[in-house]
Parts: sequence; structure tokens; C-alpha cells
Amino acid sequence: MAERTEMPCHEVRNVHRSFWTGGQRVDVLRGIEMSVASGALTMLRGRSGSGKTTLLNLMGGLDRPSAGEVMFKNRAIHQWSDRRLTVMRRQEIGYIFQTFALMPLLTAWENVELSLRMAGISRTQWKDRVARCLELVGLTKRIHHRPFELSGGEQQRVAIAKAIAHRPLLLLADEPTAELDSHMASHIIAIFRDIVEAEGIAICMTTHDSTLWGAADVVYQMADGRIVTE
Ligand SMILES: Nc1ncnc2c1ncn2[C@@H]1O[C@H](COP(=O)(O)OP(=O)(O)OP(=O)(O)O)[C@@H](O)[C@H]1O
Repeated sequence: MAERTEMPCHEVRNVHRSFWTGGQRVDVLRGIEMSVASGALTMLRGRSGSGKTTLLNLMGGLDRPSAGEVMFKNRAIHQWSDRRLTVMRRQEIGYIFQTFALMPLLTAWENVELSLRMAGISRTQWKDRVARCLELVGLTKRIHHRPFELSGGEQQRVAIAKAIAHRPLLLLADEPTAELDSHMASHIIAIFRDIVEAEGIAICMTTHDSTLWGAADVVYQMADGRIVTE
């Protein structure tokens, strides 16, 4: 079992993000301060349009702030080149989306294996790691199924196995339970808890679902582009 630490894995410091649309400036993030600890489950909540996805995109290096600092493992990633960010995303970050983002023609096993290939992990490690990740999400009996042969909850569990296979430091999940019934949503959160504890991965997820907030180590609430509670 990985050692649980309180060291920040990720810090967002006074981050602003504005967009120009139709000649108007829209200030979506207005001075966000937050941190995500290694080995902790962090949730972001807030009304639709409050900027949760915009913030996750900045955290994962998919976008850059208009002002402020995005620190990942003490490195100022907002200053990095696109090329360097791409390598970081492949090797150090896992993503999960509301829709399950699996390759439709590949089996569950092959989908998970693909992320190891993309991250440049040695082929000799693939078998053990794919088996371990599919076991963590409880899908050992579905390894040869393709996405269309799996339920929505099962597809999301494959997506989780795929997102953690390369041992990212940080897993970002945007409304990962939005398409699932409440039973499966709780199951996914239980899997997230297992992952932070067994693998020491930091998870930051957004959710509207108030029944899930109790499972988090930290919940940040967003409103008007700011964090209003912790
Ligand atoms: N590229 C962009 N250009 C212009 N406006 C944008 C852009 N990206 C996001 N926005 C605006 O920023 C605001 C916040 O969007 P965001 O998707 O971050 O909210 P959210 O909290 O994730 O919402 P939801 O819960 O509905 O997913 C919205 O008003 C959106 O229209």
C-alpha cells in the first residue's frame, strides 16, 4: 500500500481565466486558490457554468491561465511549452470524462493496454499492470468485452482502469458519475477511494451530486469564478 501523504500534488495560485466572445471579455475564473493533496480525493462542486471544467483543464495542462500560477509537483506548468505539456499529460496525468471515452473496437484489456503504450511503459510490464487495474475496478470477468458489450457503469470502470494504468500522479475526472444511476455512482466513488488509498494517486473530480460529497477528503465549492468554501 502506498504511503499516504499530505504533500500538495497540485496547487492553483490566484488563477484567472478569461475568454473573448463576440467582442466581450468573460471572466470565468477570478482568483482561484486551491490545492490537491497526494493520496486524497478532492471534489469540486458548483452550479453549471461556475467554471469547474475550465479549472480542471488548467490543472491538467490542457489550457493556460490568463494570470496566476498552476503548480504541478512544484513545477510551474503554465510556463511550459505545448510539447512538454503533452509529455506530462501522457505520463503523469489520467483523465476521465462524463462519457466514457473508450476505443470502440478494442476490448477492455486492449483499451487499458493502450494507455501504457501511449505513456511509453515497457511492454514487459503491460500484462501485470492491465490485470491489476481491471481487478481494482472489479472487471476481471469482462476483459474480452468491447465497450458496446458493457453497461455504462462497466464502461466507466474500464475508463478508470485506463486512466490509472500508467500510474499518473493525478487523476482528473469531469462529472464521472453524471451518466450513471445512484448505485453505480456510489460504486465509482468507492473505487476512487480504493485508488487513492492503494495507489497513492491524487484524484480531483467535479460533481453536482450532493450524495457523493461525503466521500471526499476535501470539497471546494465554486461560485462566480471563485472558491467560496472548503
Ligand atoms: N473556450 C471558451 N470560450 C468562451 N467561453 C467559455 C469557454 N470555455 C468556457 N467558457 C464559459 O465559461 C463558463 C464556465 O464553463 P465551464 O464549462 O467551466 O463550467 P462548469 O462549471 O464546468 O459547468 P457544467 O457543470 O455545466 O459542466 C461558461 O459560461 C462557459 O460558457
